[in-house]
Amino acid sequence: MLHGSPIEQANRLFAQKRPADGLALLKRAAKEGNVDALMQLAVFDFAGSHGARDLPRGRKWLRRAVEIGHVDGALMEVALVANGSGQAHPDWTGALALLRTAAQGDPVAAEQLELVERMSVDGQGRPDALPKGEPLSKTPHVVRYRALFSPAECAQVAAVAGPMLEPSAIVDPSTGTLRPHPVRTAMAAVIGPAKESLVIRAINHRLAAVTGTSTEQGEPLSVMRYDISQQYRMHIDALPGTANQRIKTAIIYLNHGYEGGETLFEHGPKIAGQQGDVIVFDNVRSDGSPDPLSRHAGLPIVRGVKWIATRWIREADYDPWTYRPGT
Ligand SMILES: O=C(O)CCC(=O)C(=O)O
Ligand SMILES: [Fe+2]
Repeated sequence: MLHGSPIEQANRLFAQKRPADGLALLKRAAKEGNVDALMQLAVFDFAGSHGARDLPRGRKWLRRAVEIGHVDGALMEVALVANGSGQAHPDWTGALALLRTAAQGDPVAAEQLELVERMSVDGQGRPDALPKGEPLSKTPHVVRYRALFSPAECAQVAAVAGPMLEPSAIVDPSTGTLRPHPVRTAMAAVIGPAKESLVIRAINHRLAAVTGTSTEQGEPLSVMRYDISQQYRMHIDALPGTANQRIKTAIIYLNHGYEGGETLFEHGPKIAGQQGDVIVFDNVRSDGSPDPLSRHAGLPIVRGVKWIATRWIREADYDPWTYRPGT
């Protein structure tokens, strides 16, 4: 006897190690227009669960879910059209048209649209103009851009990440499992490609512009929330033994008003960011090797809460769908 929703029935089959039966059940439900089954199949294809990752096929499931009226699916589709996941190229204009449609019935979409319409961007969502950076230090090379983001943009980043925050963790290379991050005691969330709303996309473009890199070089935007006494101990952002090194870091200060929590460079400045400020620094020397001079920390919070968003930028294009923390 089968009971429960198609999702529940399929989950039981997956738990019984019968993935083919689970997928077949979801596909039958999807054919009958079950929107949850359509979304589940889309997410499996995007994540590569129960089979190889298949972005174009995921997009087809998602399209049907959106046609039937799935509100969160519509926002996901906007993100994927904008960043080009499962299609030939990123398509800002097409994504904007979808967002306008979604905004008619969904206040979340309407808020995103309003924020994007206030931005000064070109037909690809890239900034029309850039402010001048203020050098804070030469070695290590640290530059500040004051108020690069508006309070509303900062609030949007925190709002997207908020529900996804989890205690910081890294993948233990010896076991492949997640364990607590040894140097970072904060809550963290990654805004992956399926959550890269037009607001986030435009923010990522702006960070690419100020760092002189292409948007494709960035890891997904990573948001951190530090509560009292939480910190990020002295570290370098460059990774040991990676082929595609983190050459630069951009940090957005999403709020201010807390005590402590400055960003301290061991051999450089101590920065108390104001909301919307960005700092950009290099993590490698001119020969591409990790630069010990780039060592820095997020000092412990003494009072209040600190929110930042970090974009670690690679030497070459980085596939956001393959992101795993700490790798
Ligand atoms: O919290 C800070 O100020 C520093 C954050 C940091 O080091 C990083 O995100 O890589
Ligand atoms: Fe760092």
